[in-house]
Amino acid sequence: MDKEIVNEFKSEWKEEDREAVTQVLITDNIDNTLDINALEELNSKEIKDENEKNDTKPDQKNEHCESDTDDILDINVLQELNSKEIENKNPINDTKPDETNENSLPGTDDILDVNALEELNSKEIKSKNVINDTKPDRTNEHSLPENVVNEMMLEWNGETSTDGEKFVQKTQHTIDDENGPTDDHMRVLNEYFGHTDFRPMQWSIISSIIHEKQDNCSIMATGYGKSLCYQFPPVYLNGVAIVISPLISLMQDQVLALTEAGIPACYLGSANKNSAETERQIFENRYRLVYITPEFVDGSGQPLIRKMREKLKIVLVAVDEAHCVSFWGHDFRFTYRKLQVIKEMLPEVPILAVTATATTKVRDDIINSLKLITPLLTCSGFNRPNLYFAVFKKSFMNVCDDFNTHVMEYKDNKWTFLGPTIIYCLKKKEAEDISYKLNKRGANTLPYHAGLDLDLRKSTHMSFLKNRVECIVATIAYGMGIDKPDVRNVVHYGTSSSIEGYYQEVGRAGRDGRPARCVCFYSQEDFDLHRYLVKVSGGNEGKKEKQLLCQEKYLITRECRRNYILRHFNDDEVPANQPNCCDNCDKMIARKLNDLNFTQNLNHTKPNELPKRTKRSSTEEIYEETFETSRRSRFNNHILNMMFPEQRRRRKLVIEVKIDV
Ligand SMILES: Nc1ncnc2c1ncn2[C@@H]1O[C@H](COP(=O)(O)OP(=O)(O)OP(=O)(O)O)[C@@H](O)[C@H]1O
Repeated sequence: MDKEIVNEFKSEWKEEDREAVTQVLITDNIDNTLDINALEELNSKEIKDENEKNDTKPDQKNEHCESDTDDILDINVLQELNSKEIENKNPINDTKPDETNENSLPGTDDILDVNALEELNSKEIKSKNVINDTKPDRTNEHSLPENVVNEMMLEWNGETSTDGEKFVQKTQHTIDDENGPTDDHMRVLNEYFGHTDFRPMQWSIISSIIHEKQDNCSIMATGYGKSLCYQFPPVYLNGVAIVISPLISLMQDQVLALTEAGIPACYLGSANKNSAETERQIFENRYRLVYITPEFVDGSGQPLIRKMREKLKIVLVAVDEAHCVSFWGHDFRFTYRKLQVIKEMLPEVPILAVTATATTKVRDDIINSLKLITPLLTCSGFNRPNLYFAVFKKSFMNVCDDFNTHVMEYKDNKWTFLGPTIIYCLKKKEAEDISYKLNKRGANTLPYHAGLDLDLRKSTHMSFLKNRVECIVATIAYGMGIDKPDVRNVVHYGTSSSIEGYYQEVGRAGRDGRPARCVCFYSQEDFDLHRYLVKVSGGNEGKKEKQLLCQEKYLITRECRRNYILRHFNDDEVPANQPNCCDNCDKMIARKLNDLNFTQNLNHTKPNELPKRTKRSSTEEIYEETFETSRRSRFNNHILNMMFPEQRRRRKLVIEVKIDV
């Protein structure tokens, strides 16, 4: 063929190809990001934010403000500004008066306020034991295979900042017979902790601590079992572990559970009314675990830690909720930043930093800030395969209608949740209102927020743990440390201010490994409120705004929500458009089924024949079985749902039962 003709042919083909590609891209675009306007708006905001980024360098002065801001924003202002009462000061305040002055933080008080709010739920040893007895199904473990994790570890190493690089060792841990737990390890695990096996990451971490005294930075999904990683080494080695924990409630909870399990543990700080006696007992080597707050390390605790080094065998220092170290994390706490003093005081003791939510940037920051030396990096993966994600706009007709349509069932003449449920609201008053309204419709709920009496909060929490109440309507005061294994729904009525915060909150769902739903209802007003609070609270607006934008994008995205979250945490994505993943994947599957149906009808139908009614109804049946309704009737159904929510829910129940079978 003539060369010119070939070239012409080629260029024509290219043109066609380009057109086809453009078509695909446009279609994809429509599929994945239908709310283009909203996204564009977000992007332009992000560009603006990017410009502000330079202003967001962690400088100590700002960090102080930041700490204030965080706490006010997330805990008190959100919940309390609305009810205009800022009186909930914590009676159990771990901050020494001089420390408070030093920081001069309203935020410090706020942190502790939250502590107390949540804390006094503690002392539920029994329920904790029930939880400890729950053995999640190994097949459902929220973990990635070891080789994938190793790959991730290598990837991280590649991604670390220049500062971080010098600390990072390319460590590959595989559990083989030689390095695996011995009978003695298994005996201690079973005898003291009641578990029959280590989860893969747990053993890697524990092994590196007890055999190599290596520093660790571990990111484990919520409910994976971080506590065991720092509780096992001191028990096995008959030494002492110092655990730094952000909340007094968490410390009290763990100390009580450990004591019940026959592992001596204590906590120090102002919450301990008998600290002199406790200190005496510590030096009698009575305790395997000593819990302290970061404020204690920064203040009066240093001489004690030095003395412990001289007199006792300290085998580990664990920094729990280590993301609080990082300015880039969602819960930055200034005193965490000062924990680098530990490496100076105890250079030979391995440090284990653990958290459930940390991006690459945060991980780097943790490693650098705590001065970890060649730490072993481990990550269980952020994916929680048993969680289903869905997002809806608030309808504003009646909050109960939103819940009735999407998260409740009509059973035995009343509305009920499908399993234990936590509903998060932004304001205390809202928590009370919603609880009241739901109860009026026959549901069995209780409110929980910082404004309630401590005893009442404690009894509310106990009622939930014991399944005497099916749903807690709470502010985020009901958060960290809630380890009820069978929470089936975590509902947000009002969005969180960051992906990290949201993922931590939904982490309360499905800790037993069984399916659970994470549903978020949002409105523009939620963002307005968050933005307003960012503004009035000062501090680093750029960072806050960026976190809010990420959350906003999560809510409006048309792509797989699970993948959106995983990408946010630099985790490997999972195949999209799978069932039981998220509402967007369901929609995408439905669309594909519909298209398949249409194409099949075209292929099997002679040109002069109309598609057969029988054929069409059979595919619709499949569609209906899977997605409750056909796309065509979706709109009609929507109207009907609004008018007759009760009937619609009955129908859904039948279909869900069918699918389960
Ligand atoms: N090896 C194991 N085998 C069986 N169950 C385990 C094991 N390790 C931990 N668990 C259980 O997993 C549950 C969660 O553990 P833990 O409270 O340590 O989680 P976590 O990672 O700290 O979660 P979060 O960050 O959400 O608080 C607990 O009920 C615990 O008893």
